[in-house]
Amino acid sequence: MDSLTLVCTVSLLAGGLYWFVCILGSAEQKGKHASQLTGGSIQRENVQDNYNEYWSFFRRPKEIEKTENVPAFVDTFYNLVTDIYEWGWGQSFHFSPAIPGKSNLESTKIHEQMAVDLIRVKPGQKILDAGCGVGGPMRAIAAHSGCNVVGITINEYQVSRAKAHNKKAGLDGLCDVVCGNFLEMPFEDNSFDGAYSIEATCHAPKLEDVYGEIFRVLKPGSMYVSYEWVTTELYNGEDPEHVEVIQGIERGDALPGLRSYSDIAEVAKKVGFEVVKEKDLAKPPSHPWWTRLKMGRIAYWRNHILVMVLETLGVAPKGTVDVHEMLFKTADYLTRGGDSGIFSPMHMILCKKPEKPQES
Ligand SMILES: C=C(CC[C@@H](C)[C@H]1CC[C@H]2C3=CC[C@H]4[C@H](C)[C@@H](O)CC[C@]4(C)[C@H]3CC[C@]12C)C(C)C
Ligand SMILES: C[S@@+](CC[C@H](N)C(=O)[O-])C[C@H]1O[C@@H](n2cnc3c(N)ncnc32)[C@H](O)[C@@H]1O
Repeated sequence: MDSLTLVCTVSLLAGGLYWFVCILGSAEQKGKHASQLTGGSIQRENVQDNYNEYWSFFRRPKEIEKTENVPAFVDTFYNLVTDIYEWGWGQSFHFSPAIPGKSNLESTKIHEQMAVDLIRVKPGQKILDAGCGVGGPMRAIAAHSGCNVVGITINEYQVSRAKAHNKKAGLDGLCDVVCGNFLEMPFEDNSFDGAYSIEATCHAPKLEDVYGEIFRVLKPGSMYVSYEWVTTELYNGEDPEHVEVIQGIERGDALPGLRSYSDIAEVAKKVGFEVVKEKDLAKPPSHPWWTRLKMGRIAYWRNHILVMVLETLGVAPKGTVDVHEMLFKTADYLTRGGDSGIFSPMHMILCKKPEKPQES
């Protein structure tokens, strides 16, 4: 056996073992949540059921148009993908511009730290992470700023993962996580010194609903920054290729409909924010955020074979292959969106809640 084959075999086995531990360790918690949603019993078939439920939303497009159905649709999506995201990407569920000479992990951290630097908060202050995932950004931001971070996610399973990671990192004193809907947050008015959201508000059916809630919970004079998923000025709704790419991104990422970059500041102003700065962080001189996706292709194939073997053996639940295939296709749409410049996952907007209420 040559050394390349040996390395491949060992990494395949190590990956498989990790997957095994990951699925076994998390299935109970995820099963509980899925059963709460469906009212059914805890079963190993949840992945297949959730996958079918996820796609059924697209067979009934009117259902996603109904604002009240979107959080359940997003929740179902994250029950499906959270383990695979962590396994194949890490604890931060977002993109960042590539930085020459820096690893993916370092570039990710720099992108996260920039968010908290922008909102000018001080150690000990309380800030909100709207749509926190399993808390990769929250931990980097708490460690960097010394702030107390409260994260909110719609997905119960992510809450348990985030709490476990916070404890393991020794950051549970600074980081807290709440399960809830960022369209109606369980927080007091004027109770946060700052807020950020990283690639999360794109899941909101109406941006004004989530921006309005963030505005409500912020103290007057404090700041909010968001990295938004948008179509850029290069997007042409008459071009079938563009439409295919954007629809592919929406379907593979549980989005009720991507917004144009030109809508973001308008919505922020509408809910009462002053817009301090707006910039697409994907534009040159930034290096492409999508090279990481392109470079991962060999790993995706390896993962695909692994997932197929594990599902056949009954180690991974039925439906895991379907979910992995969906992500595989999504990676291609995202890459095409990045390459063509019609899509950006990092349109940054920095806002301030005015010191005094604005007169109407
Ligand atoms: C902000 C959102 C998520 C952004 C990214 C974190 C994820 C988007 C697509 C995901 C992936 C695609 C391909 C997967 C691959 C086939 C698998 O083998 C390993 C995991 C992937 C690389 C996976 C990782 C996370 C993404 C890059 C959205 C949802 C708003
Ligand atoms: C792509 S992930 C990004 C997570 C995190 N910001 C990060 O970068 O790692 C999007 C997050 O938004 C959350 N989310 C989406 N819709 C939500 C809603 N209505 N209420 C609360 N959280 C929501 C998801 O549960 C998920 O945690």
